[in-house]
Amino acid sequence: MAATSSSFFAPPPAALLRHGASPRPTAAASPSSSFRCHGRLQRPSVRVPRRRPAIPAAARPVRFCVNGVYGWPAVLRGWTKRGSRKCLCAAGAHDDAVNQVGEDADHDDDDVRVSNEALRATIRKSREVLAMHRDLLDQISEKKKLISVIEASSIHNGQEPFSGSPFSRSDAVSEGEEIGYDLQMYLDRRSQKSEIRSTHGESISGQHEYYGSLEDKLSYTDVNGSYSKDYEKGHSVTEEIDDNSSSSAAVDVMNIILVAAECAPWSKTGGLGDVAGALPKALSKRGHRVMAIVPMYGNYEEPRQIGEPKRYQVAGQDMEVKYYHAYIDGVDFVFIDNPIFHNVESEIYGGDRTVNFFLQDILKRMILLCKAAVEAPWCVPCGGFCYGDGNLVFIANDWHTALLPVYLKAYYRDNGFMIYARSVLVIHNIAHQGRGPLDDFSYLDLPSNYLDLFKHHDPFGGDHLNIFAAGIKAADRLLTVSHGYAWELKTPEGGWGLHGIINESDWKFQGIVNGIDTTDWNPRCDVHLKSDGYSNYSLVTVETGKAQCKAALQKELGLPVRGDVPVIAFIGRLDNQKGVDLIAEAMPWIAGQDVQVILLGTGRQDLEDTLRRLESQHYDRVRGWVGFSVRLAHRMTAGTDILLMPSRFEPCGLNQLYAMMYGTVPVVHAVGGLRDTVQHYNPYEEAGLGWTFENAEANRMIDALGHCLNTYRNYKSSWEGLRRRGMMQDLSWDTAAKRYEEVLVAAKYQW
Ligand SMILES: Nc1ncnc2c1ncn2[C@@H]1O[C@H](COP(=O)(O)OP(=O)(O)O[C@H]2O[C@H](CO)[C@@H](O)[C@H](O)[C@H]2O)[C@@H](O)[C@H]1O
Repeated sequence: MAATSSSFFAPPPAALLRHGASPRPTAAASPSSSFRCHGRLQRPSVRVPRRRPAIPAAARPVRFCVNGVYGWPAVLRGWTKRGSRKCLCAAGAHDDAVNQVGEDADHDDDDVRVSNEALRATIRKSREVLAMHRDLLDQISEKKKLISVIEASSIHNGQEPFSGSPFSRSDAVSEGEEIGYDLQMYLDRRSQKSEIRSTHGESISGQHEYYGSLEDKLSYTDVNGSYSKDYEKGHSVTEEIDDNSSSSAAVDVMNIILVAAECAPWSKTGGLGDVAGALPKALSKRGHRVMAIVPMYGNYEEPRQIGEPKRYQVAGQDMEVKYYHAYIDGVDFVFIDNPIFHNVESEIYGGDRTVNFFLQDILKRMILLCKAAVEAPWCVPCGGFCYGDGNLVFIANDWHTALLPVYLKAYYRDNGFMIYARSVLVIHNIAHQGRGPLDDFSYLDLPSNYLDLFKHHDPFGGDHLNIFAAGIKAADRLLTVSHGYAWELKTPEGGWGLHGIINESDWKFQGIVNGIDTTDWNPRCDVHLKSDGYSNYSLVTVETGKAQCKAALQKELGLPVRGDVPVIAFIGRLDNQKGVDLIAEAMPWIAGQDVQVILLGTGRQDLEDTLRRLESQHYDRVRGWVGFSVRLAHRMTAGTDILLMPSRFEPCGLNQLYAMMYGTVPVVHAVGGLRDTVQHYNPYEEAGLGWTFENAEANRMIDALGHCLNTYRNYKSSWEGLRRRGMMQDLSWDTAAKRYEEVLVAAKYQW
């Protein structure tokens, strides 16, 4: 496949400013997301909660709701202020009263007294009616849950909801047993009111171990007086929402299931693992019930088996899946266990590509993952009962899980099931698409009319089967991990053959810049900086803290321990994307500077050899560490001064975000998410976060790095400013999670 690169953007003006300052591209030239919400029809049975204009708390009368329609008690018309006890007359009576002012004050007083009593009686009555409504809705909600459980149980006992369904079969559990199991858990759950946990996981009261469900979260919120909702019906019973609340979760709490092929800290080959580990926690913090599903590649300590084993057909083979579960930081982490996943942790996306690439290895794994995931809401009773399909949105990631939106549609929605469940597909890297021969379609267990969804033709592969293409078409919403990359994906250079389909999907497509896990990646508490001479540090202690980490890193890697020498880092997969070959090309120049260089990566054999060669050629100043070491990645991020990212394309990039969080200054190719997140340094205004270069070429990189080194050596206060600005940014997932939530809500109300 051809590399995408430099050609996205026009070259910078010839004259670089002092320290390499170059103006940012104009807004017109900048890539932009062009998300449009095309006035899709709203789900008929669900009422979109609307925020009413702010009314001072003291002036808010109680409103009631019947069948989703709000109303004010008639007697309250003319009511202006709850505490003032005046203006209680009906409109006509009020006019009369005005005419008689001064004539009969005593009479007025009597009227007010009578009206006050009438009002109090009405309020009492309204409260009783309200309580009855809430009781009734509780009962309805409970009945619906029971029905869901019974339906799920019958599905999983082989009573397939439609003929020809490739659903799983429950493993040797009788219908009665399974219903009894789930029901019992659910009823136990209902009676154990003492085990409510807040959305942040802390125990509110009681001694039981498992966490609260969506319903409990709501009850908890209700106890605190903010609002009460009937989620099953999708409309409010009472509503006293804080008008200043920034959380749309307050009005649109969802069941969210994120599915990915890797998830840190259990499995990670790159940035997807980081995202799958962190985004669910951020969504949970916003009040949603969140599950993250990932294969079980090894024997993990925390998860325990949950629910019953299920069997799925994969390419004609009957495979048993056991579900494992761990509740951590407010998230249900669910692991799919089958021997097919064991011992491939180091090559999650690998397989025998020579015989039949797809069938032999990775395709089988991903079919199984997606089949097991799409049924998880029915057969994984987290905390006592299953997620079900109420307010359910799946988030699939990259081609590996792009089958999920297709299975959701083909197995369920086409047959009238899970019709309100939605799927969002996130593109982390379009360069990998799940391409194979058209014949492999037979292994996907899909109706023949679905073949067209997978058929794709492009100059790279001719006619072929393309799993990413099918997922993009089937998903309700499409996301990618930065605005820049969203723009690039629509170009022939950046879309890697799928730009046509992405352009067609433009109405549902949007970019959201990744956040970072600020617990894991935080110099103040980073666990990898607590030993071997390293040190935690903050914005206040960055000077001394970083100096200490730099010395510890130089010592650990056997480099001369020198505080004055700038240390340059590269961390990444060794492939064409990351541009490590450009560093190799520039090495004669780099090695001629008084610098140290540390390269960490694993991947293509020839590039691993390059790292070893660079180290042996420049042993006094270069280290090439071949392998995957999370600890070293953290220590390098803390102990180096400059991070080099000459990526040819970079959908978002996390290392530059980590670097800025640790006061390490990034020098990056201005592409995709790097362009979005690293603002070029402007010495005249002392603004910006690092250096960018416009073409993925060694010379351009040398120019930018030269300006960066010059600033490091000769403009100390500018350097400190760069560091400080980087560290002061809010790079957490909080903002991104809010954006995700908006997309999920849009998907939910899209019909
Ligand atoms: N040898 C090694 N040892 C230890 N750690 C290593 C390592 N090599 C890489 N890493 C770590 O892996 C992660 C890589 O993050 P990137 O954003 O560069 O991811 P990647 O290109 O894999 O992901 C894709 O998905 C992510 C997430 O959306 C996008 O940011 C990105 O642009 C896109 O290409 C970082 O946490 C990094 O520290």
